[in-house]
Amino acid sequence: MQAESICVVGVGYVGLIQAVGLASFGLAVKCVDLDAGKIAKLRNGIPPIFEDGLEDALQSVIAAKTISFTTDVAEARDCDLFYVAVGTPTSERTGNARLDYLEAAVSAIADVAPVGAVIAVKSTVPIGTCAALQARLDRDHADKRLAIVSNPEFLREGTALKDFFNPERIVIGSASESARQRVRESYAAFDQRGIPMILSDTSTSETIKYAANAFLATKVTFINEISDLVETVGGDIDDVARGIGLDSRIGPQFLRAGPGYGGSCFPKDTLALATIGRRHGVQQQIVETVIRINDSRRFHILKRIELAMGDKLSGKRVAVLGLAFKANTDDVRDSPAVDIVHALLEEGAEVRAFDPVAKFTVDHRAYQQCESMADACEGASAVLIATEWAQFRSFDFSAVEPLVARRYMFDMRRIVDIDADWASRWDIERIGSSLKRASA
Ligand SMILES: NC(=O)c1ccc[n+]([C@@H]2O[C@H](COP(=O)([O-])OP(=O)(O)OC[C@H]3O[C@@H](n4cnc5c(N)ncnc54)[C@H](O)[C@@H]3O)[C@@H](O)[C@H]2O)c1
Ligand SMILES: O=c1ccn([C@@H]2O[C@H](COP(=O)(O)OP(=O)(O)O[C@H]3O[C@H](CO)[C@@H](O)[C@H](O)[C@H]3O)[C@@H](O)[C@H]2O)c(=O)[nH]1
Repeated sequence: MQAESICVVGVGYVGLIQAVGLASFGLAVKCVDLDAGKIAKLRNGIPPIFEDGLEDALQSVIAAKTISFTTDVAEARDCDLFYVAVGTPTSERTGNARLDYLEAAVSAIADVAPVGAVIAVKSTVPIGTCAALQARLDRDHADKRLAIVSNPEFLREGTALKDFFNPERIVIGSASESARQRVRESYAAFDQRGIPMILSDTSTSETIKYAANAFLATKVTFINEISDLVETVGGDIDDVARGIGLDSRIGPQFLRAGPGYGGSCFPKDTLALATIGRRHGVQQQIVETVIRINDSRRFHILKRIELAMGDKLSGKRVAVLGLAFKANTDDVRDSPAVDIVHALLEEGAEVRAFDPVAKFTVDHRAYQQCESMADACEGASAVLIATEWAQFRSFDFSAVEPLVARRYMFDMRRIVDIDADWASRWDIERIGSSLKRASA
């Protein structure tokens, strides 16, 4: 057995970054995924996801022969450390995170893993999951003495590689000291740089992950509520955010007002935390309120658009710029932009959308994803900016003035330059500001 051989099971957004990152430290990494299409692409050096710098990083670890790809976990039987990064999506029935992919992956690993192997869970899982997995392994594979470790992931999509190489902390939870040390050893490059390592039990580690996401979601929701207040009482939400964020006890991050948080993590993880709290009879009232406020935010935005467009969206053409849940990713999971597209279609609007990277299809005759901003703006009575892509920030909208039916824009991300020359000819609505009418 090669002691340094590591396997990553599930190479989506988290697993692939973990695998490429560890391989770039010179560790031998085997990647396993059930999706044969994904594995075929990866073998050819093509990342199945859009992530800054990933293609180059992937190709260099392939060239260095420190990474390999397979659909068969049995090919990893010589590995002594398995990272599991399969999905844990929301259960429609309970609101909690689904564990069927994780349980299947851990069973498959346990069947092939050598004696004494360590299985580190990177997936975000309800508190108590790792302890339950350990109990199951102790019962079903007692002779193998396998150890479960909770090693939550904190990367953000769009900056995932950068986050991997510059973690602010690494959390390693386990009942087994030697298992914790095996995981820590794989992060030796970070240990040497003095990155804080939090060594704990599995419940603490699992709770850290949920508490971190819930806290950040709360921060975003807080600034969004203050932004609603500013819209009514006057003022500038960006200056308010700056004014509070300069207080080091508050900090400047996650204070950008917008259409509400989305993505594959915050909505799912806040809901799971609230469900876990209720299940244990310890209601997480702050988180529950945050979820409720965030859910209703999409309606609040739609109402403002309706009001500005004369209360009727039916038959009107709307350009939606941005589909991804945030800039620099192709991920549309729980994207506010996608929810707004659905809501507009339900109201009878015709939607022409554009995103530089993300693809979103909906089988509706009134929806079309366009190849350019100009194409999306053709005949539009409203231009909505739903994702903060840099190219929308710098775009000179005078180029689409001859194309649109009305020069009305709703900037949900507060990125356009309202002092630009073209902006003086548009009615511009922004989150956190009252309507700015065209001066001409
Ligand atoms: N996406 C993020 O930014 C992020 C960040 C931190 C934590 N997380 C958590 O990490 C986990 C993974 O998230 P993701 O976004 O990478 O998911 P993903 O859907 O992009 O990737 C999951 C991968 O696992 C594969 N898979 C499923 N079952 C498998 C099995 N039995 N064997 C092998 N492969 C299998 C799927 O084919 C898929 O490629 C989730 O729990 C999520 O909450 C995600
Ligand atoms: O000031 C802000 C910051 C974020 N958001 C929104 O909040 C959501 C989440 O953004 P972000 O955290 O940047 O994206 P994710 O890639 O989902 O990353 C979060 O979720 C991951 C999965 O758990 C964690 O690993 C990361 O630490 C955590 O930041 C998105 O809809 C953003 O548009 C705002 O509206 N305003």
